[in-house]
Amino acid sequence: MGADVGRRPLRKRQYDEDDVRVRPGKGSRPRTRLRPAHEDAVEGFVVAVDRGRYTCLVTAGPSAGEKRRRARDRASGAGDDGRLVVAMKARELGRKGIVVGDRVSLVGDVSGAPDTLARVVRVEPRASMLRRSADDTEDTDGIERPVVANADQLVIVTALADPPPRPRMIDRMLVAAFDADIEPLLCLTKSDLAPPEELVSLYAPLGVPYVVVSKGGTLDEVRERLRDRISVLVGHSGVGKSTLVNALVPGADRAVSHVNAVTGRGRHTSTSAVALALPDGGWIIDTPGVRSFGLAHVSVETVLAGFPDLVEGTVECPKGCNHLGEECALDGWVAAGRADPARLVSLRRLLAIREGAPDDDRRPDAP
Ligand SMILES: Nc1nc2c(ncn2[C@@H]2O[C@H](COP(=O)(O)OP(=O)(O)OP(=O)(O)O)[C@@H](O)[C@H]2O)c(=O)[nH]1
Ligand SMILES: [Zn+2]
Repeated sequence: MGADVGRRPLRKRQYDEDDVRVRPGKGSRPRTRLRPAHEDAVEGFVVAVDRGRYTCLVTAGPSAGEKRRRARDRASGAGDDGRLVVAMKARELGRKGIVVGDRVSLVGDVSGAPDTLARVVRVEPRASMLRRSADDTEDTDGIERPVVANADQLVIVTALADPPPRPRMIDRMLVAAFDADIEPLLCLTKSDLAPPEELVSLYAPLGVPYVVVSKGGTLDEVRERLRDRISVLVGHSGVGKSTLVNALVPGADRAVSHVNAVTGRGRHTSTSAVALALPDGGWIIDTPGVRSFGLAHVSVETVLAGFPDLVEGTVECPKGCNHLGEECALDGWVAAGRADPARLVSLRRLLAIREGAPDDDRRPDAP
C-alpha cells in the first residue's frame, strides 16, 4: 500500500542550498568554514534544545586527535559512545542557530557527567531544514523559526476518527514538507474506528505515500518506512502520536523524561522537539510544541515546484498570477488535456492554504 508511484512527489526539482536562510533586511553573514582547530572534537547529534542548552548524543568516538591525546593521558576513550552530553554554543558560532537534528562537533568536557557543560564548536551543513513562520502563534512577526534540521521525512499523523481528520491541516503540513524538501508520509491512525479510503483518495492525486495503523496492530510497514531515516512526527493533539512513538521506541517516555532531566526541564513540560533513536536504526523526532506550520514564508513557486506537470501551463498566466483566479491559464491547460484536473485541484488547495485559508475546518473538503 502507499502510493509508490512517483515516490518523491513533493520534492522540489532542485534543492536550493539555502539552509541558513537569513531574514531579509538583517544583512547576511557569509557562511564561513570554522577554524580548523578542535581536532579533539567529538561528533554529536542534537536530540533536544532548551534555553541555550543543547543535549547531544555522542555519535562517533573521539577523533584521531582526541584519541592521541587520550592515549597520552592514559585515559580510556573507548566504549563511551551513546552518552548524552549537554553543551552550550561556543561564542565563535555567533548567532547561528542550533536545532534538534543538527550534527555538531563538541569540545570541552564531553564526559556527560552531571553538571558538566561541553561546547558546540561546529554545526555540519544541513541536508534539510524544517521551518515555520511564527504566524501560527501569538505574534505575527513573519519570522521563520527553524524547527528540525536534517530530517528526511515528515510523518503527518492523522486519526481517521476521534478526532476527525482535518484535511487543511494535512495540506499545510504537506506544504511545509515541500518547502523543507522533506518527503511526506501520511500516517493514518485509529483505523479500528474508521476506514481510510476517503482520506486516501483525497491525497491520491498528490502521490503522497501513506501507512495505516491502529493501536495494537502491526507496525511493520511504518518501521520499514522509518528505518535509517530521520523522521519528524507532526499532528495535532489526540491523533495518537504518543501511542505510536511508544510502540516504536520501547522506553520512549523514559527517554524523554531523561532528556528533560538532563536539561533541567520538568518531567512533563517538554514543549520542544525531542529526537529518539529507533531500535532498527534511524531517528524519530516528536514535536510536541509544533501543532501547525505558518506558511507565510513559502512562495507560490515553491508550491508549484511540486507540480512539474502544471508548471509549463503557467507560462500563459498573467504576471504575478496566484493561480487561484479566473485569469489563471491553468484551467485552459487542464481543459486541453495537458494535465490531470485532479492535480490542479490539489495544487489550488495547497496554494489556498498558503494564502491563509483556515485549517481548522473539520469538513473533509474533498474536491
Ligand atoms: N481507538 C483507538 N484509539 C487510539 C488509537 N491510538 C491511540 N488511541 C487513543 O487516542 C488517545 C490519544 O492518543 P495519544 O497517543 O495520547 O495522542 P497524541 O497524539 O500523543 O496526543 P497528545 O498527547 O495530546 O499530543 C488515547 O486515549 C489513545 O489511547 C487507535 O489506534 N485506536
Ligand atoms: Zn495562473
